[in-house]
Amino acid sequence: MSTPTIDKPGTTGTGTALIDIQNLSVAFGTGAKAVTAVHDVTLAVEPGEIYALVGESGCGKSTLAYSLLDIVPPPGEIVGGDITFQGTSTTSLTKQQMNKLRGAEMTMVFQGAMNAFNPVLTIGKQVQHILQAHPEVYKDPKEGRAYFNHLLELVQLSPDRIWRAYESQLSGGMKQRVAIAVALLLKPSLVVLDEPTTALDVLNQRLVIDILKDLHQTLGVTIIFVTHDLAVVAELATRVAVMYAGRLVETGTVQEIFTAKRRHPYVEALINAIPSVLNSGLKVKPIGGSVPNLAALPPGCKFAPRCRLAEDICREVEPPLIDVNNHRVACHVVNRDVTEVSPISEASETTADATSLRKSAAPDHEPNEKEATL
Ligand SMILES: Nc1ncnc2c1ncn2[C@@H]1O[C@H](COP(=O)(O)OP(=O)(O)OP(=O)(O)O)[C@@H](O)[C@H]1O
Repeated sequence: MSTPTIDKPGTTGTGTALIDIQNLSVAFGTGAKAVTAVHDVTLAVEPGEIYALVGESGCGKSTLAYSLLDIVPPPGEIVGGDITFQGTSTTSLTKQQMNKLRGAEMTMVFQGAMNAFNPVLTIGKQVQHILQAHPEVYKDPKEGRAYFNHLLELVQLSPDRIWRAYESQLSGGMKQRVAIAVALLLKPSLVVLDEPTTALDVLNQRLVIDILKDLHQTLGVTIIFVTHDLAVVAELATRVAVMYAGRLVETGTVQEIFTAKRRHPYVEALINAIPSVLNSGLKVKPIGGSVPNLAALPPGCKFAPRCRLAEDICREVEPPLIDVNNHRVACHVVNRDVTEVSPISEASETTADATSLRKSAAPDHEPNEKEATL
């Protein structure tokens, strides 16, 4: 077992991350009205992973995803930290260099394929425009068209019909699948999907999940997706980052998120709130309270006001992310077996010191009485 550490760098230890996010903070507005939608986030995604960003509405998932492509809408801006993509710091790229990277190497599919298409041009015409703009990918546009046809078949659509269609002739599910095919057209290394199943009916949700799994397997593309739905995470993701009030509260493999005994109470509550096969036979328990206003955050752990495990320290000191074998959890209570909590006056995310950890401690523990009742 490795020694627990406090929020070590985001790499998973191999140094081969496709995208490496270090201490990223993103704020909207300035001065007293500023809200920090993403706060000091450090995580890495390895090539070939399907990585889920999870949390309730307003937790900062989309803002984090947009930061990766440098498309945070104004007045939002990256105010701290760095993002490295394939070894290059994207925060130091010029607008032109970033534009080139975006589209060719990393692409995004927006929720409900929102604004993905020009309504007055056929899909085929729009694909032609993309191919003409990227001769570095396909010297012969016919090659690009053939690959697009192949992608349409992978997303279970008829190439000829889609080529001639206008956006208005596509159902929501079809539009989403065409948007996925277009996002893959230039053979990017990374595709980011914002809520890929949210706007769809149950049948189309199932289809899109199966298609994404298939595309991942067939093309080996790395996928990062944003969702509020842990049932989708369980089906699709290999690793997961759970966000709350702009912070990471837990990251780990899907297995750890769903089964580890050392688990953030927020994650526990999210799982208990899933009305799905994961929770079949169990009573669904909605999470009480609501996500805090980012402009008026409570001190200490931001989840403390809604947490049944909360103790005095939780209301006073922000808990550090504690890493044990790449499973990171930010909770004073569940980390008690792996850390000696520093005195309140000294502890904070920035002053927390790895030497304060009890080196011989086990990562997991039996749930205590309070956890068992959550
Ligand atoms: N365009 C914007 N202008 C001002 N503030 C914004 C803007 N977009 C996001 N925010 C702020 O950032 C917070 C996080 O928003 P974000 O969309 O990243 O959350 P989310 O977890 O993806 O939620 P959702 O699932 O509802 O999109 C919001 O609650 C809001 O305070």
